[in-house]
Amino acid sequence: MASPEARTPLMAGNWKMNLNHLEAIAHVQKLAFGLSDKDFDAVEVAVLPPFTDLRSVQTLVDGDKLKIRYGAQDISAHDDGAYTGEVSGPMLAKLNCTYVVVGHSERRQYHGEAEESCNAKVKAAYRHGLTPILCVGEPLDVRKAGGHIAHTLAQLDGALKDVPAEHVASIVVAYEPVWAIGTGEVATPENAQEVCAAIRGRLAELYDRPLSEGVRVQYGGSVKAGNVAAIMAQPDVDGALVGGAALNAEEFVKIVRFRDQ
Ligand SMILES: O=C(CO)COP(=O)(O)O
Repeated sequence: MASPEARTPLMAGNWKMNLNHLEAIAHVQKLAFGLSDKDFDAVEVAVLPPFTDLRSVQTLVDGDKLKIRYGAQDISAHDDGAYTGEVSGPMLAKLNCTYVVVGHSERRQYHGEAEESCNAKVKAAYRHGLTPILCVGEPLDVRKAGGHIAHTLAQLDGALKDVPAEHVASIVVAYEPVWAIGTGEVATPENAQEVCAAIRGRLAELYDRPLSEGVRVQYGGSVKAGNVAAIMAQPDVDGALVGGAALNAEEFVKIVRFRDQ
């Protein structure tokens, strides 16, 4: 059975709608300059830029043989066709993306994405060899009413409906409580651990324990260099999905080096 030590931490920077393709190149160059082989041995590092940056990031990563991985912030549920404005799995796969975010709370909030759409997007990602970073997490009113675990697990169940174990074995689940996103209000390490452990427990119920022990569960929501170490010290937290703090290369390097903070 995979132990927590066997799960390589994943530090992923979700840039949201920030940094154009020229800024993206400068930013990834700074990350590459700031990080060493030792960092990449200990931690997997990924950036999740806007779609328009991906080709530039790919060219830089390939050309300089960087160990930084990259991915997209969304994926169409469809593989091609008349879906104006969408970007397909085959397009992302062609750009050698490793990851794709599915079900970020901002997509749920502003684009009405719910379980069915997240489920279709998870399946679309796997059809094309992309690893979903599936985001789940409760809004403030649900947390205040004590329903955070039920809410988060229902999102997990919905997104994984009919997704086979061979796929889910590689998924990344990001617990991102909505009240902690971009608010500066970080969940306590205990809050993060409680829900990340519940997610792992549900994966064991839906699939099996060895699978659940191998899946990486990230925490996201106001992560910065100053709070990342305490969150990463929790046994069921295997990385962070970082928004605002990932836009500053020096800060993100420090987050990757959470063991030194
Ligand atoms: O939404 C997030 C990452 O996906 C978190 O954003 P912040 O780190 O800015 O709170």
